[in-house]
Amino acid sequence: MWRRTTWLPPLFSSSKRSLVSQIQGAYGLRIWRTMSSEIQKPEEDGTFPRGITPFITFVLGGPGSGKGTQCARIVENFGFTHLSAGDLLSAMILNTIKDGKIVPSEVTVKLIQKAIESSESHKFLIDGFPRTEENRLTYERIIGAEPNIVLFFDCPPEEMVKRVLNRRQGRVDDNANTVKERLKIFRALSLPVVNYYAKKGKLYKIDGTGTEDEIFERVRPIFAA
Ligand SMILES: Nc1ncnc2c1ncn2[C@@H]1O[C@H](COP(=O)(O)OP(=O)(O)OP(=O)(O)O)[C@@H](O)[C@H]1O
Ligand SMILES: O=c1ccn([C@@H]2O[C@H](COP(=O)(O)O)[C@@H](O)[C@H]2O)c(=O)[nH]1
Ligand SMILES: [Mg+2]
Repeated sequence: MWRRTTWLPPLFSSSKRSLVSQIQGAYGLRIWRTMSSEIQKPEEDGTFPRGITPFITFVLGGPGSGKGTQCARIVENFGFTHLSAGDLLSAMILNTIKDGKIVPSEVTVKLIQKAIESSESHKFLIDGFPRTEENRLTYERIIGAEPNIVLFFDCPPEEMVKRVLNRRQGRVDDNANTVKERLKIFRALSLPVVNYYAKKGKLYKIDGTGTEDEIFERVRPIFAA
């Protein structure tokens, strides 16, 4: 089982700049390179067709750890655009989701890429992705960039199971069997991704226990800095 801690400061080894200036730098100084409306591949440095390098936050955590709930707060308070990988996929791959399995990386990355390209926004929360090292590598290969930061909601499994089984939003994967499978996959395949970003100094590990308000007060300083 993974260790639960309270709020940990990020390990921003690569930069001492504030998050606000990183967000501004991510898209403020770019010029439009094309006026074409065609979908094009991002350039090697992660620049998207509109000539903008978006500010990307990956939001990770086990099933029911509160990713979607906290993303809604971040959107409300800091104007991000929320892209839930699970929601983007759910219409397409219902059977895979019903079994708690992971959809092929190229499918997910291309959906995310399309959603970013067709948005006017410059800063995105990508909720529930990457789920595996292979997801992560595929994103890097196709998008040509890493996320700016990564949030990880750390929550004990028994609490996650309780929340999922109480969710009652009609999700096909909110049942005892699928949640067991999702937790297994999360431990085996998703935690290595969390550890990768911790080593890179990009990870903000947030204690995902307590009330929604208490958790958001741990999130707020990350974006308000
Ligand atoms: N701090 C909290 N305390 C109690 N319940 C919570 C808390 N945060 C969220 N919930 C509830 O728990 C359920 C799961 O939360 P949420 O959908 O945000 O999790 P998630 O990480 O996005 O899960 P999934 O990976 O399954 O999409 C929801 O019903 C939500 O209202
Ligand atoms: O990158 C991803 C994200 C999600 N999935 C599938 O969707 C469900 C639900 O995702 P949530 O983020 O928990 O809403 C997940 O269990 C996977 O089956 C995926 O394959 N790849
Ligand atoms: Mg969710």
